[in-house]
Amino acid sequence: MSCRSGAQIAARLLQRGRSNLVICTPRQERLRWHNRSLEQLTPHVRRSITTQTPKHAQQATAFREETYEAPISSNPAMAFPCLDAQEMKTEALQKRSIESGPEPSYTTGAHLIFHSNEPFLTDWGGILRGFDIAYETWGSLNADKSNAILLHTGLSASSHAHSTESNPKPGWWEKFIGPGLPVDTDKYFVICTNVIGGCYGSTGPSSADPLDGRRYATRFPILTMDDMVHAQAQLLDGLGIQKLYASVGSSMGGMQSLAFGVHFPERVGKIASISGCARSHPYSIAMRHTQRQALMMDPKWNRGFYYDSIPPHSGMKLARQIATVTYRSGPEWENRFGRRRADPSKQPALCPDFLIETYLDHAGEKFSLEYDPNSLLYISKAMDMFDLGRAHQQNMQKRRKLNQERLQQQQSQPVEESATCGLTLPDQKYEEKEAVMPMDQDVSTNAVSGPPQDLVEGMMNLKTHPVLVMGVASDILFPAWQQREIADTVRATGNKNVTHVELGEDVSLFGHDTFLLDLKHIGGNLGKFLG
Ligand SMILES: CC(=O)SCCNC(=O)CCNC(=O)[C@H](O)C(C)(C)COP(=O)(O)OP(=O)(O)OC[C@H]1O[C@@H](n2cnc3c(N)ncnc32)[C@H](O)[C@@H]1OP(=O)(O)O
Ligand SMILES: N[C@@H](CCO)C(=O)O
Repeated sequence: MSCRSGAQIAARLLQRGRSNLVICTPRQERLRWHNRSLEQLTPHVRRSITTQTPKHAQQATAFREETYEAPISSNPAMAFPCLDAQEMKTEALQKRSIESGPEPSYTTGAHLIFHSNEPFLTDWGGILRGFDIAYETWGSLNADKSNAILLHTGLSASSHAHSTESNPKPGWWEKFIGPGLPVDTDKYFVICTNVIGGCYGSTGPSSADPLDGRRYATRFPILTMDDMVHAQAQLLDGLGIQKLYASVGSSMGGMQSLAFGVHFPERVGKIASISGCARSHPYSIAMRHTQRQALMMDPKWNRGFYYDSIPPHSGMKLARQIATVTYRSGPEWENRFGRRRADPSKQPALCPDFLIETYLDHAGEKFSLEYDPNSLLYISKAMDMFDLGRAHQQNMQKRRKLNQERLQQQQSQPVEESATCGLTLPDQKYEEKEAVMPMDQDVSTNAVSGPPQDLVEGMMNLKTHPVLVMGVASDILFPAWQQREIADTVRATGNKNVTHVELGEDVSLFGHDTFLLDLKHIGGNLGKFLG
């Protein structure tokens, strides 16, 4: 086996069109054996061979020719354009890392910033030494500041719910907000924030830790939904708004909308939760877990410290594909794509082939560099931990109090040594338990009928607010039964002013994302409720 220069091998390959090759990559341990025609090599390798610029020659190091003939295979090796595309994207990002800095910038900067210098204690014992909340507003605040609506976002949204003068790009609820529209800016002053932990201008894992100026990455503390609404309450203080006309949110925003009412009942008039829940259930936790795992298993994630390198775009793409499966519905796809393939004239492929596969691939690809992977992990985890039950709330109140005391004693030191995650899997094999218990053990359930007593007690603060609960029958992530659970629970507190709307499959097959797409029904019912 003799080693030759890249140029010599390239010449031979081009002459013969086929060769048995061993390619020595810069890392010798990644020695790979190929028996392919030049056309079958991945674009990356092909380019390395055929484009002998000094840079490529350096990257490829050397190509060595095998001395023996390889066995002839029964069938040709398959092509994997989907993997080639990932490799090429990594390569392009690597170039960008060197030439124009690493991470993509997630924010346009066209938002307002509320800054707090006060230390912010997170529920699970972390600390932020000050924080920013990015927000945007539409409409005008009236003289007595009584017409404000706080709009809470889903997981991945920015504060850009509607276009503004400084950012004319359409927002994620462009058609829902405006003069005479369901969220009527002739009447209301609408505020939308990027949640704390996000990457669109609010303090999150991609922000710099003021202590050392380096990005927090996974030194960012675990967050909860309550942390997010507590930060929002500080923004309202900053704007001089004592009481909201309404708190409105969809998906994760629905969780926040309810949490805001539970924690600050005196600071809100009406509460609307669309496709939200009162606590996360195991199926939705499972779906988010798999997304987080897919992302964390991408070696580029590097335990969260990828900001000086390239983001884990393949893990993000995979995570978003799984997420998209939970955001829409099978019946929608049946109508839209059926069993059609992108190109039925071709052999079936292991890369995306059916239209539903190319659709998911596209959704994943589009998102893979749009959002900070660490923000996704933290916010998705906060959704998992969401629970408005009384036992959970009491536990968190105790924690908050302890953290506060620790902070006062130690003055701005990190409040809890165990705030870094040390959770390990137990050694013993899991034994199936008979009774199913929520996360907090001292929960009394009312198994006979009606909503769980623990939830009713936890949501008692909502007993006098007008509440709108809206859900969608085709939603598999925040299913219709969870919407009924919220409505039944709030009614069980004694509240006589609960409106529950369920959009059946005859109305929407868009699943969970209906709240982004169905202006007529989602918007219509919301507009009626807001008045
Ligand atoms: C409060 C919040 O949570 S806000 C967060 C909102 N933002 C997001 O969720 C961002 C991601 N966006 C989305 O998920 C969606 O675009 C939505 C929900 C906003 C809108 O959904 P829809 O209008 O139904 O778009 P849809 O899901 O059909 O996607 C259309 C795209 O898929 C492409 N597409 C459709 N079918 C296929 C297919 N078979 N193969 C490949 N691509 C396909 C279209 O060409 C289009 O591409 P483009 O977006 O690059 O123009
Ligand atoms: N498509 C929405 C759904 C979750 O709210 C998002 O990405 O945020």
